[in-house]
Amino acid sequence: MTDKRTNQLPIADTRTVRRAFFRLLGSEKRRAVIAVGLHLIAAVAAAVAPILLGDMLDELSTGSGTGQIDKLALGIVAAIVAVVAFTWAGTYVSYKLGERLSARMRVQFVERALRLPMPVVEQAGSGDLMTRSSADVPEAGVLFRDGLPQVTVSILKVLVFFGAMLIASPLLGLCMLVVVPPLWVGTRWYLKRGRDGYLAEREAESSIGDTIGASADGARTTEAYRLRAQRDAAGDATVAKHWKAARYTLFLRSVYFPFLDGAYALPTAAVLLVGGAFYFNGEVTLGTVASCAVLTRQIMFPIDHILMWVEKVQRGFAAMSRIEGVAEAEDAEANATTERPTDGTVDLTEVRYAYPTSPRDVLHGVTLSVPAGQRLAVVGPSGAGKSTLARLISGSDVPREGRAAIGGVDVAALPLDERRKRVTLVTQEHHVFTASLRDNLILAKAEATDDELREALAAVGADWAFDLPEGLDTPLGGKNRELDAASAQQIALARIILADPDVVILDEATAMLDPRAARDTERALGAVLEGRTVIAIAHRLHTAHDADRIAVVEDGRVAELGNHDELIALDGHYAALWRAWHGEDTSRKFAEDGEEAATETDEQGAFASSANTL
Ligand SMILES: Nc1ncnc2c1ncn2[C@@H]1O[C@H](COP(=O)(O)OP(=O)(O)OP(=O)(O)O)[C@@H](O)[C@H]1O
Repeated sequence: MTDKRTNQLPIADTRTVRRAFFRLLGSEKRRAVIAVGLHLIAAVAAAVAPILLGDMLDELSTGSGTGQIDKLALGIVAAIVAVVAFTWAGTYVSYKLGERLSARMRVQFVERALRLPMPVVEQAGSGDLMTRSSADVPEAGVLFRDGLPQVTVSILKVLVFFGAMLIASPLLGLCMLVVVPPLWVGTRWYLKRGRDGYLAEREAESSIGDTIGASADGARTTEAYRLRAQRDAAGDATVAKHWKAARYTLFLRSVYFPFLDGAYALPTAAVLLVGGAFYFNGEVTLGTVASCAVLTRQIMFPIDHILMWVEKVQRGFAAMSRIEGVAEAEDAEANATTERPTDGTVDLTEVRYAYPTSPRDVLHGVTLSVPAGQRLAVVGPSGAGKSTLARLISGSDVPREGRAAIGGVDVAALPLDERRKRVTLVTQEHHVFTASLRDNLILAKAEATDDELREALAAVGADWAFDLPEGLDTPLGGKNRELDAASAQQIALARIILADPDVVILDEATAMLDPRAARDTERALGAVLEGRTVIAIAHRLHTAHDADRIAVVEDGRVAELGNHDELIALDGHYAALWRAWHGEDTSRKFAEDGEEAATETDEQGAFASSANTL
């Protein structure tokens, strides 16, 4: 589920964010209480020093002996030592607390992001998720690591210092309140505008990420179709949007912070004025006025700290809204079914589907049943809806109408882990991660032993893996050892063996390989697919020939369904395609000789050229 207005991932509301914040804080209750306790002691000690200083002034003005002055001086030194010691201990505990909370939030975010349904990420654009993980997570991390300890300490100090002023002289203590109205008005003004301002800035950053990503991915197309000016314009538009949003938040800061500086001078001025008058009337001592004046200066540091943090805390909470929004997008998991598929039977019933970006249905009531263990080849012209069918059967997308089920259960309603166990979709894009061969394989089965990994590699004919210098520890991907397409494909197939799903969907899984490599891989596939239900979207017609049944999909409908011989006898689209590709005589020979006949032919080209006849 994406945000309808922005088409991005949802943004959690303030209440949800507050709840999430306190839930996270609650997970470290003991440390939080210890940190607050230590900082409280440090704040009390910090308030004691100016009070003792005032007492010392009074003692001096009354001409007391040095004994009393020495005691007060010793008290001040002890208070300062206590401030240093408890502040150090409190800071240590609270930073540790902040780090732990920040780490917990990161782990939670990664877990949620990995569970996001693919269509949700596709619709939102990967830039949105990237910005949330690369910008929002660190921003919220700052909130926990620095903001939370510093703001808590500052609040404690303000309360303790203000309490000390009230105890020293209630009237002078009340002078502190002159700072409240300007701070209240200024901060309200800032906060009211800040949340939306910072959210808009983040959204604009996401758009920049999306646009740059799209331009980089489509660089060749841009070159080929001379779309550079158009891509430049798209980039300029998103940068302009970000510039406008950043300027707005800069404007907010440039009004708010100078305003604060002016407000801070008010309490000290008030204490000196009122305190002076009271002193001359004999209502307060000089020491009390001095203590309160020092405290008004002292209290301004934590207040300033709090207000300085208002912006960062606000940014942190805005970032948390986006982080928690990922949990809302993932909500489908919460409603996952508890039913479990009985076997690998695939049933599509009256399935209709339209992509969210277009109102037009691309599947128009497809009904298809594949018994467990059977192999169905799906053929059809480009754009007929074959890949869309694959997405629905894998549960990556949900039909607009009708039902896509595995073993009698709606596949998209299964919890993600269960779905991954039951069905695997293999496309022509095989990603080799920058990690060891072992890490690349255990993605499919975290608890697999080295022997299991080797067996899986052997089963798919990945003999090269046994010659690697560091064996399963050999680093692959990135700047490490680069694998050719066929080897990458073998890793993908070995993952299927490890994941051991009931249903395997091959979406033109061998389309990017040259014909010989494709044949080798398809031979290896035999071991991989043994005993599973297989839906193979095929460009190469020998794949269709070998299947138990063939579905010809045309314009979002199943136009023909049967085995190779039945469809040839039907003399419809498939037969026409087969003749166009092979010729009558070869066809008969192929049927007799089995798979060997097609070895060297570029069947994909033949299919493409004949596709329109389907
Ligand atoms: N992400 C998408 N958003 C909008 N429309 C899409 C999307 N993906 C596919 N379509 C449209 O849906 C229709 C079916 O596409 P699909 O990819 O399922 O066909 P296909 O038979 O697999 O084609 P090909 O053999 O070229 O891969 C096409 O009209 C295509 O333009």
